[in-house]
Amino acid sequence: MPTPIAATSSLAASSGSHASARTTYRVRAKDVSKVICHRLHNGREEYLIAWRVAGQAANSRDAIYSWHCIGELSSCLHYVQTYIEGRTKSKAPGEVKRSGPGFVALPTSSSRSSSTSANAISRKRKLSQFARDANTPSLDEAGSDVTTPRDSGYLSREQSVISISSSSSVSEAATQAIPKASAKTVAIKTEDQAQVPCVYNGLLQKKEGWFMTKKSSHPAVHRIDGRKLPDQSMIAAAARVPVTEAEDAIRLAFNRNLQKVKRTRWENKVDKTAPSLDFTWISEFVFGEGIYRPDVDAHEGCDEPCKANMGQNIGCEYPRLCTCLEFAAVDENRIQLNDTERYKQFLKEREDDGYLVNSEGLPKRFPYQKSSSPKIPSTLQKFYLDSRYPIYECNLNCNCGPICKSRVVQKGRRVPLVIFKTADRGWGVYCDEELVRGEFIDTYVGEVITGEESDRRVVQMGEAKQSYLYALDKFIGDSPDLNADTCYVVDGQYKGGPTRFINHSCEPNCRQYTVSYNKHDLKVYDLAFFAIDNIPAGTELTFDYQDEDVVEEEEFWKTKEEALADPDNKDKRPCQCGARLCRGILW
Ligand SMILES: C[S@@+](CC[C@H](N)C(=O)[O-])C[C@H]1O[C@@H](n2cnc3c(N)ncnc32)[C@H](O)[C@@H]1O
Repeated sequence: MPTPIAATSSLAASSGSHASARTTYRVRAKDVSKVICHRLHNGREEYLIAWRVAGQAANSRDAIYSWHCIGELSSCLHYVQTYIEGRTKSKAPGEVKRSGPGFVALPTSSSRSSSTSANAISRKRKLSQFARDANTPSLDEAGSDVTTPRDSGYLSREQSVISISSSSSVSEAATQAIPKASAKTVAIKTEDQAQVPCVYNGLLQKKEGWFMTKKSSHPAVHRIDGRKLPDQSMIAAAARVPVTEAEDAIRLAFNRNLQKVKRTRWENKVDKTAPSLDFTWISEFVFGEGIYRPDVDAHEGCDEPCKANMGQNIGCEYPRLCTCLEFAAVDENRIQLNDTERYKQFLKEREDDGYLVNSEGLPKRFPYQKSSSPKIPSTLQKFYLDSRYPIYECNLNCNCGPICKSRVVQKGRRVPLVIFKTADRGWGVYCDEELVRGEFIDTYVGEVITGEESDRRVVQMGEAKQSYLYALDKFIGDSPDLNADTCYVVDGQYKGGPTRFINHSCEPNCRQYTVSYNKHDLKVYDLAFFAIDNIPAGTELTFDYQDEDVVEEEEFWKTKEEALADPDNKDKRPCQCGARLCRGILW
């Protein structure tokens, strides 16, 4: 049974100690719909939350609202963060207009069907005045397990430094309601009539450390028309109140979450913000509903002659014989040189079979080579770096041992990454150590979802969603069942790793490659970032979201001019990569 909040506390007890007693209770994230406004109360920041009520919008007339200090919101700080970001955005001058439909998946994407962003979440605020529902029915429902309006809110606290009620009808309306109420609430009137009401349209309850609400039409319950929140006086007052306590708490919370991610730190030399708290750090794919993937035990490994201690005692060694190299890139130079007929036949077969061409007995290229630095286990071969050919690594069922040179990405990230705030493109990533060309950095992880679900998310979230979506479409064309609609998509926006923060550059220093451990699974593979240049420590890591090839400079300028002159590109998002050969358009 929920317990009332200090239902019998006296004013003296409630003005100070009551407030601190309340802070041991928190609001559950799942109960919050959104943060509406903030204010300074007793020298502390407080945030007005709209409670989530099934089937009722946050801005509906009877939604329940209550003010809370940051301690009480520690489980739902991401709502506070969204509110603060919304304020900053609405203040920012010359904001880039983002509009237009479309799904532009990141590298290796195919053209999924376009979808409109008409339903993108609206942050538009209602600016009308408070209005009290004068027809509040007089029901006595302040039972023993719920609080009276006084107890349920912060009515017991001292007058707010910026009193939103002073310029609104709420305080007046609330006190008008009180004479109709019970003796207990009448007594409250004399103590609190100058107070700002803190819970609207309902009552707060507490249970096992959490606050809960209960709808109420009790006449002493403060009423507010949620459709008119926040009103102009609230907005004006909030504009003068800092959000320092919230920002400190958000940064601490982000720090806490990031501690779970090895070799990763973050810094912000630009402002006081932290990356979104509405984010779950994961280290491997999370498979969504309707996604089926063979178990690792079912992966086909390599057979004889591969074994743990062959060749230089490091595993797979024989480019002609190792079956793990079945679909690896053929060493065309060597066949062309030694057997022109076989080479011709191979070219023809490849045209028909793509990456799955039968290359049995032909010399292959190992994806990795020993690096010149003792610190780096191995680097990606130039052929793979330049060609984007899929990389097949050995798996659990291969005969070779763990130090086989065909095991790099599967061992995970080795390099330390820093998430940092850029001046103009949100958060970015750099590496604390120097990277060498061909060095593996990390994979892109996220939720693996169906194409249908991905389209739904783009419609729901708007166009910016696209930059977090990767279509796993590398092998489209290699199987009759695999097409733009059936391939899966990785969504890294709310679940992911540090690479989700890597920004785009038209002259990038990294690139994403396909890495597979199960050569027969064309639908799920790793998206691995490798350095394509030597990258000094502290340099921002970037990749080309369109994964375009480098073109001659003359052609580049011509194409750019045409693209910028094209009216279809008028509303496209401008690229701010700052590269000399910037294409000017992000998507
Ligand atoms: C995958 S996220 C990268 C991380 C992002 N900066 C953040 O703070 O979450 C892609 C988003 O970053 C921004 N971005 C990345 N590269 C950019 C560029 N070259 N110019 C402008 N915005 C860029 C865009 O807002 C884009 O939607």
